[in-house]
Amino acid sequence: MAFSPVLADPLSRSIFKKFAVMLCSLLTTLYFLHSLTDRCSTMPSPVRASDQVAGLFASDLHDLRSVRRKRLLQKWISKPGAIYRQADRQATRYGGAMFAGSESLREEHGGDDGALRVELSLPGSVSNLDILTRDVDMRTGSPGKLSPLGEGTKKLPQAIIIGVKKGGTRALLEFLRVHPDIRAVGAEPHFFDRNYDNGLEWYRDLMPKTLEGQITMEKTPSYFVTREAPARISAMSRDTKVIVVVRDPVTRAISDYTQTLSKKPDIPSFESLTFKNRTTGLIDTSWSAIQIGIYAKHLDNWLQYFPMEQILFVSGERLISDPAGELGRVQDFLGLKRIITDKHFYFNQTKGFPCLKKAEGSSKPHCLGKTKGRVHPNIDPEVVQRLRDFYRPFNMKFYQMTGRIFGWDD
Ligand SMILES: Nc1ncnc2c1ncn2[C@@H]1O[C@H](COP(=O)(O)OS(=O)(=O)O)[C@@H](OP(=O)(O)O)[C@H]1O
Repeated sequence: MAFSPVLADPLSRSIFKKFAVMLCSLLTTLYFLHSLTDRCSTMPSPVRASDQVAGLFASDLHDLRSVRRKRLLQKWISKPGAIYRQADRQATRYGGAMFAGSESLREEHGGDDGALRVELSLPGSVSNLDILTRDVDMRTGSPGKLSPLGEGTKKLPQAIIIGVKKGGTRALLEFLRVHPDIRAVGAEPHFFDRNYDNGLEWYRDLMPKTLEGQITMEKTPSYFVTREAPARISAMSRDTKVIVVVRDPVTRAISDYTQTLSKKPDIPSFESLTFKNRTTGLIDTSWSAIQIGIYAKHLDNWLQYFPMEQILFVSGERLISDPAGELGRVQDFLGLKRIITDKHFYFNQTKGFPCLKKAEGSSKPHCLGKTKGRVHPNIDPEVVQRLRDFYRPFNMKFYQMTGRIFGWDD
């Protein structure tokens, strides 16, 4: 071999040995480093975990229309802790109190049919989560705004939709949620009427997180007729802005009755419930469906605690015929930029109501659910006329107090 004479030299042999040792240790180090990198890549890191969750939502949740998946989701939501864990503790949820509170919404006085909003915040996968929340239909409302993880703080509401039951309160809240500076609880907290003993911290905890400049809102239509509500809201903050959606008290009463009838089909007819004594024609003002429509009386109670400038009256009729117009007034009242305009609405012929072209946080059109816009039973026209006569003086008083003619007696 050509090299043998060189290696035969003892000096060359020692150099060769040293070279061989160095090469060996270099190779060992390289092998060690390689194994370490490999091992690290198989270890779970926080970033990978959340990516996985985002991936899960992305791949699994785009098909949420399937009933099976909705059920699965319902299970997750009824066990908020589960989703909380799955999302590597990066999913936020409304407290258990919210869920407990929603039960009470099924009561007949509850107004809404238990709309419940679930909000999740995960970094990076807003659109997937939107699908998650938007398509959930289990007595839910539509989803809340998504904000980056942990951002903002829960605040007591600065504005509350206090009524009236069946006035169009859900439509107003859903439309307002399109505004980036409004964040709202979907379910009705019923804090100032039924849950006051739970305390303000309980109430605050129901609220979504808001960033600087965003307004926190809720709606509970029974507040308007709750004697204690104005004093209690004023005690929380004298600056609270209150909004009342009012609707012709006669159609409001029929709508209220229609809702009760849908849950208890055996109740007496509207006509018989209207009168204390049908022959004398004496109206039963103790029936809540009638009582709620005496707006002037209820407003009187609110005026003991709130100046007129802090109360906004929205016409339930105009909210249907000109939603953008009414929303413009509400945005002004809340001191917000008029972002919600007629571009946001379209009239859905099938539903017979205005709907959102794009629901908040979504690219899909959105109409209110089946419990909104029910078909009313036919009521004896004589009874309707009797009710019109009954409400007229109260309506006149109400127009006078609010400075707005709502046109119910034309
Ligand atoms: N855009 C749109 N879509 C559907 N429904 C609409 C809309 N705007 C107003 N309304 C009217 O809202 C009525 C229900 O009022 P509320 O949401 O205040 O009811 S509740 O008190 O919360 O149960 C509901 O009453 P009914 O028609 O008697 O079902 C509707 O007339």
